[in-house]
This record gives sequence, C-alpha cells and structure tokens, in this order.
Amino acid sequence: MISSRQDDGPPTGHDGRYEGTGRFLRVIGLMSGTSLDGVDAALIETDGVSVRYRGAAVSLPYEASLRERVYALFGQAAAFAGETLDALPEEFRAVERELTDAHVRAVQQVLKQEGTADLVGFHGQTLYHAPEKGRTWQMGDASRLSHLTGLPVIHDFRSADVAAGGQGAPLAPWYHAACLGDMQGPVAILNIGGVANVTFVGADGTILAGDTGPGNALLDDWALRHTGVACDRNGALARAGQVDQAILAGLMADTFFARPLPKSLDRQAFAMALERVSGLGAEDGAATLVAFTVRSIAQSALPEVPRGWFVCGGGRHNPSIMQALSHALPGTVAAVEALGWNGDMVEAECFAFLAMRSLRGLPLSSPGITGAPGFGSGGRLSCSALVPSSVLGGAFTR
Ligand SMILES: Nc1ncnc2c1ncn2[C@@H]1O[C@H](COP(=O)(O)OP(=O)(O)OP(=O)(O)O)[C@@H](O)[C@H]1O
Ligand SMILES: CC(=O)N[C@H]1[C@@H]2OC[C@@H](O2)[C@@H](O)[C@@H]1O[C@H](C)C(=O)O
Repeated sequence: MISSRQDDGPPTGHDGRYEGTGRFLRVIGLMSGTSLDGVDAALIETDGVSVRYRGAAVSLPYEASLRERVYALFGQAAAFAGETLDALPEEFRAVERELTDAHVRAVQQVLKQEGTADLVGFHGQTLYHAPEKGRTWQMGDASRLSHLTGLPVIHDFRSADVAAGGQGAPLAPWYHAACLGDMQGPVAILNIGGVANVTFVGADGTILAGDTGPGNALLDDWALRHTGVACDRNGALARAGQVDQAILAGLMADTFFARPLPKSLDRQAFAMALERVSGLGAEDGAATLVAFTVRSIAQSALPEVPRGWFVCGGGRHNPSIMQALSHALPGTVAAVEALGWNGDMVEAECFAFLAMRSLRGLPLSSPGITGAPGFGSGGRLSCSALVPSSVLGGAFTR
C-alpha cells in the first residue's frame, strides 16, 4: 500500500533492476478521460518509479456546452487525425483552446494549494484512437499550457507506442504496478472510466493489461438520452431494469472479445450498442448496458484467477456495476480505497508518474501492457517557459 509519504525499500523497474535515482520532482498530472466529465488534476512527488508524496487533487467538471462540442468532434475526428493545429477546422482549434484553458485552471487550483510544482503531465482529451491505422489523438495545446502555467509539460504519451506497433493504451498499468509494490499476485486492478481496462499482476509479478470493453460511456450516453443527466446516478435506472439476454449475447459476439490482451478501444467503438438497445425502455436498456460492461470484464482472458479485483474510476461509484461485478467475478471485488488509494485520482496521478518516466527516458511501452514489440519510452516535452536547470537539467545532459 502506498500512503502519503513512504519508504518501502527499493522499487524495481520492468526488468527487476532498481531504476530510482532519488531525484524526485513535484509533478501535476492531468487527465480528462473518455467519460467527458471534466479534468482531474493531482500533484505527486515521484522519480518515475515510486511515489513519496501525494498532494492536492482537484476535479473540474466540463461545462455542458464544452462536453457537447467535444462530443460533436468525435464523429469528425477520424478525418482530421494527424493534421497539424493550423490545418484543423476552426471549431477544432476553438475547442482545443477551451479544453487547454480548463486544464490551465486545474493546474492553477492545485498550485494555489501546493505553492510549487516542477512539471506537468498532460494527457489531453482523446478524440480518436485507431492503433491499427497508426493513429491516436489526444487533443490539447501543450505549448499554450506551458506558456500559461510557466511549467514544462510532457504530453502526447501514446503516439510513440502506436508508431512502434503497440496499442498506445492502456498506460496506467505502469502506475498500478508501482502502487501495488510488493503485494502478492495474482491480483487485478480494474479501471472503469468511459472505457474499462484491466491490469493483471500474476503470482510471479508478470504484468498483463488491456482494455476489456465499454465502461460507463454507453451508459452515460443512454442516461443522457432518457433522463437529460449524463450518468445513471447511483445505478438507479439499471437497478430497476431487466437484462435483455439476447441483445447481450449479440453484443458479446463481437470479435474484440475473442482477442487476447493486450488490446485497446476507441470510446465510440461500441456506439452501435446504443442502437441495439434502442427498442428497450430506459431501465432495461441501462441494465443491459451494465451487463455488457460487466460481462466483457469477466470474459477478459487472464492467465490466472485473481484473488482480488480492485476497482478505480467512476464506475466504482455505480452500485449496479459493483454488485454485478461481485456476482460475475471469482475472488474479492472492492474499490481501490481498500488498498489506501484515491480511486478518483489514480489516472491523474498516473500521468504525473508517466511524465517523470518520460523525462527520464524510462519505458512507457511494453509487450504485456501495450502489446509493443519491446520496451520503449514516449511522451514529448513542451517548454514555453524558462525553468531551473534542477528540473530539466537531467533531460538535456549528454
Ligand atoms: N454516483 C455515480 N453513480 C453512477 N455513476 C457514476 C457516479 N459517479 C461517477 N460515475 C460514473 O463515472 C464516470 C466518470 O468516471 P471517470 O472519471 O473514471 O472517467 P474518465 O476519467 O473519463 O474515464 P477513462 O478511464 O475512460 O479515461 C461518469 O461519467 C459516470 O458514468
Ligand atoms: C486512447 C485512450 O485515451 N484510452 C484510455 C481510455 O480510458 C480508459 C481506457 O480507454 C484506457 O485504455 C485509456 O486510459 C487510461 C488512463 C490508460 O491509458 O491506462
């Protein structure tokens, strides 16, 4: 378990070597996930291998109008993936500015509580993810963020992995594994955000990871359509409904579920599920979408049966999802708070951790996590501010 400050002995890297340097930076991680609910920001002190301090954390919800504008870009994103900022239609550039400024406000709020930081890890808003086409797009203007916060920014965490033949996602397993420390496997960490992903750590420490299928995104879209609120708050709709087993079986027949881990998904990959349930009432549709999320997690082929499943991300706040998971999975199912983690901030903390790994050239890619053919680093540095050499000096030492 990692607590606020700790010294649990030397953490090890992917190949078992100690990679820590004792040079810890104060890094703010920023995550705006596929749920489109807003920006999470968290400061940690890390050397990219372990965490010695967890500080302020804030969540800034998106305005409904920004959420709608980002949503509208999903449909057009494929056509513009890979274009430079200048070549994008004005609406993309305007949304990018607004998104970036929401992230600037999140950094400022953390700085107000923490006083100082050295570095920012900026995930950006995923608009499009198609590793098989060599494309993944996290929208956000790192140079503007750096200029407006006065901090160096690491961004574009996924492209190098995709270019190397990996899935570009998930990346959180690096952080999950670091936080699990010496905890004996087999154990699984489940993140239920817009999309759901699993990190499996075996009895021998082997890490295997991947996206399992939809998380909350379909349910959010369904709830918005039926109730005007973009979330089935506390699972109320799903609890009152019946699962349509025929529709569920049809959804589970998709070839994605037969593929082994590692694998990854675009948020909109299963948007057709909303059409499949469109003839159902609000409650039955919600129950069927919850069952889709849970069945796809239960069917993700892991090499051993985990003795515990620990859940982070917004899905753990939905009792309909958590109850269905407890029925469907062997072993204990609990929120990651049982491990002493903050389940709402794991991803924001993760992108602070990965920013430090990137700065140090440590791997973000691995065969078991992203399906890349080897281990490689990733992320890009954008620095529109003058910063002390104690922060970036190491990055430029030859
Ligand atoms: N009380 C609640 N009841 C039901 N669902 C909830 C509740 N609180 C949060 N959620 C769900 O959690 C979602 C937000 O989860 P989270 O912040 O983990 O998503 P994210 O960071 O966008 O995801 P991703 O992991 O895909 O990047 C909301 O959209 C909603 O579906
Ligand atoms: C392309 C992309 O943004 N993927 C996200 C998404 O949200 C959950 C799941 O799909 C995961 O693969 C990933 O995010 C987390 C933070 C990850 O990389 O581990």
